[in-house]
Amino acid sequence: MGGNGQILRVSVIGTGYLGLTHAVCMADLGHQVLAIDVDAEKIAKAARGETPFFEPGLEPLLRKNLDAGRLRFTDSFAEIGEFGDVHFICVGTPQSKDGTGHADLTYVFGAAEALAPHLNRATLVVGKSTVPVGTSRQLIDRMQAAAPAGELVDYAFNPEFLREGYAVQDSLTPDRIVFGVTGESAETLLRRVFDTPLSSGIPGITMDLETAELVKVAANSFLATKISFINVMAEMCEASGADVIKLADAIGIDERIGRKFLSPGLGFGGGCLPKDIRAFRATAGERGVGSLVDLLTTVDTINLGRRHRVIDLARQALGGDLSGKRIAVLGAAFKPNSDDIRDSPSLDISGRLSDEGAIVSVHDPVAMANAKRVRPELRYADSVHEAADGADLVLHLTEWADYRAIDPAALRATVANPVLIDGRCTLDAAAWRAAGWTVFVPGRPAA
Ligand SMILES: NC(=O)C1=CN([C@@H]2O[C@H](COP(=O)(O)OP(=O)(O)OC[C@H]3O[C@@H](n4cnc5c(N)ncnc54)[C@H](O)[C@@H]3O)[C@@H](O)[C@H]2O)C=CC1
Ligand SMILES: O=C(O)[C@H]1O[C@H](OP(=O)(O)OP(=O)(O)OC[C@H]2O[C@@H](n3ccc(=O)[nH]c3=O)[C@H](O)[C@@H]2O)[C@H](O)[C@@H](O)[C@@H]1O
Repeated sequence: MGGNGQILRVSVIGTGYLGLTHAVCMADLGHQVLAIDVDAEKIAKAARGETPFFEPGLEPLLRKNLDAGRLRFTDSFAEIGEFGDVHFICVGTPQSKDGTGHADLTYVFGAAEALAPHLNRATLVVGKSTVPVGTSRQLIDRMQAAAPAGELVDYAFNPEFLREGYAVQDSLTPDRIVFGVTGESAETLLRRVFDTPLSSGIPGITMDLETAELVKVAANSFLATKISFINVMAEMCEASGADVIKLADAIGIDERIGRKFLSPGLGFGGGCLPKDIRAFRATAGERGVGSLVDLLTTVDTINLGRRHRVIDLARQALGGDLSGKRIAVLGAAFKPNSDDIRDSPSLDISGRLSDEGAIVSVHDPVAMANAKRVRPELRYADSVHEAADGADLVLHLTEWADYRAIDPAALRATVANPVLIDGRCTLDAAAWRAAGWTVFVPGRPAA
């Protein structure tokens, strides 16, 4: 522990990608942590020291903190209410199914309602799930009305900025920690919770609840906009015979622009950026901020257009008709170093190709089990060579490091037709061409 090193009793509600990482990292900071989830299997697995999803570095840290006696799991909200000085709400806020793009807040309100009857003393409830601006105020009203010691329950919003694949490092050493509060006492307690990172110089920024809620969705919207910007530049490069990677390198050197999040290709997917920009657009529409609605609609449209562009390229490469054509797809996760397949561009494309009659064989180093569950109609291969066996076309759709290590000459001997579309612009196109492949890279010159 850094600073004054005070150990607090921290509860975490929801143990998905965010919550489990947060619980483990809170324990690693030295706090006593009790975590709960409504999914009994997840809790049982975590209590055995197994992470229910793939996240580099998380499982050893989970075991370390279980062994140290700093981390426990429960299925009892009564126990959680009794335990925590601070309760973090980390449940999902997926896109609602009503077609409006709004966030579905059922789980957040459900968690708050399950916790509230057990809050019998002064305590701080902290929202960490990404929510539309105004949600925290609604939660305060609901919790204060439902808790036996309602007037003693304080509420704060502490958005999370971790990236999957780097979740542990991003949680323990974030760029900044944002405290959305209504008063000094919540800020003081939160500064004690995060004493170690704050003492190491990580900025802690305090603001009102609404600004903190907006900071989170603004950050994700900016990242999404940056990706869509480089992807329209890829379209422009393609229309001009120019090279989007060289363009990204050259503009990215300017510190005001920065090279990060300027990787062109298939665009963004995952459990957060797509649903967060849609929820933000829906809120902006309700509040009459039409220009934000327009901006985010454009970002979303550009993004989804990238998937169609790869499908068009596949059709072109295969003579216009996909029916009966064998296509090997490299990658199923929405990005490398994760087994998360939520809104995965790769699986979306694979499904559409299969719908058009192609025989699609998918490979991924870690996301196969998740992919099979949501896309059982596709074929799955245990190795790149098995996926590519007899293929008419190879699509590189998630940029795992393993795929950069493929020997194109060896793979050429496996396929029926050596044609590659590098949807992520990260393979060494020259080396593949030298090995006899025809290579298409959206946004880069043909050869
Ligand atoms: N996945 C990520 O990298 C990040 C996620 N976020 C935000 O964090 C929130 C959670 O996201 P994920 O962890 O990805 O979702 P997830 O779907 O992996 O996890 C949500 C968990 O909440 C549990 N849950 C639902 N209702 C519950 C209840 N009443 N009581 C206890 N547990 C309950 C579910 O069973 C599930 O395990 C979302 O708002 C997301 O936008 C924010 C930053 C990073
Ligand atoms: O709110 C969240 O849940 C998180 O969403 C994103 O994190 P994550 O979804 O884990 O992954 P990113 O690394 O942001 O990638 C998102 C998508 O954008 C794509 N991407 C990313 C960068 C890029 O240059 N180009 C690009 O197409 C990735 O392939 C991936 O599909 C944000 O980066 C996190 O800061 C945030 O906390």
